[in-house]
Amino acid sequence: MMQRAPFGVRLAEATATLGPLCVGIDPHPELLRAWGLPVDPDGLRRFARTCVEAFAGHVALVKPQSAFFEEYGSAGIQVLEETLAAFRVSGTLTLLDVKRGDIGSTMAGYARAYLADGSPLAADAITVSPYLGFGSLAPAIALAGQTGRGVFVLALTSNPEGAQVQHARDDQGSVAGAVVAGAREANAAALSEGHLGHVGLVVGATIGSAATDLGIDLTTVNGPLLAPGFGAQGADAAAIRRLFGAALPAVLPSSSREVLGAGPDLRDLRAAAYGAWPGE
Ligand SMILES: O=c1ccn([C@@H]2O[C@H](COP(=O)(O)O)[C@@H](O)[C@H]2O)c(=O)[nH]1
Repeated sequence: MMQRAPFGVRLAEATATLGPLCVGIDPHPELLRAWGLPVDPDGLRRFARTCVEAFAGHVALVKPQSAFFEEYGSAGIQVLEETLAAFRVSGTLTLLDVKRGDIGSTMAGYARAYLADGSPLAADAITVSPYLGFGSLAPAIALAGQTGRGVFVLALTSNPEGAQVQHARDDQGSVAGAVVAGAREANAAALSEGHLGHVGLVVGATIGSAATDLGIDLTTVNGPLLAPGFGAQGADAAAIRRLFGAALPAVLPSSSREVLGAGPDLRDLRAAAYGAWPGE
């Protein structure tokens, strides 16, 4: 197994140099058309290569959205593999947004697919879904820890429908609160070693006061907080500052369509990424 520094350490180094913005690579068919590309595997490949050229070495983290590659079948998966490999070579961190979650024994297979050294689809981190129980994610959390990779667990998602499940409560607290507690526990060892843990959370930039209303303290997670919903879904930098408060240093604002809409010119794409997050 390749010796790699823990994901939290690698992420902190990358964001200290290049800033916290995560650029989402979402090759929507409409974006391919807007870039003058055909909506087929060739157009997908040209779109993805442009993203690699534009962002590799210029942002800390990119988040390819698996759905927009999967829709082309094996040809799209091949482009996804090439894209992950190109970012890997460049040293830019990849967070594959694939939202996997299953019973533990199957989760182990997903973990090997995305988090094992040498896997064609290996990313630096993936998104995972805790709705088969936080404990079902154990194989992914364990393999990510062993290989210097990370997972981002869906806690409070940016879509309005998420509240139906995530805000549900009983006398023990809310569903989202239990997810946050699971991440905090998984990151405890990293906290004692003095670095950020490898179990991040997805907390949508659009959720307003939901975390506070549910009594959730995001400052104690000791893991990265991915904030999608920034940009095209309506949340701005002020909304992110209000929502996260003292937890802001751990936040990765994530924007896809708003940045990609500036393409296909490389300088325009980079300018959109540089300008997206105004800083502290
Ligand atoms: O709560 C979530 C979790 C994931 N996403 C993903 O992020 C991007 C958002 O794209 P934009 O174009 O910036 O709206 C997309 O891939 C989603 O699947 C999210 O939006 N919310």
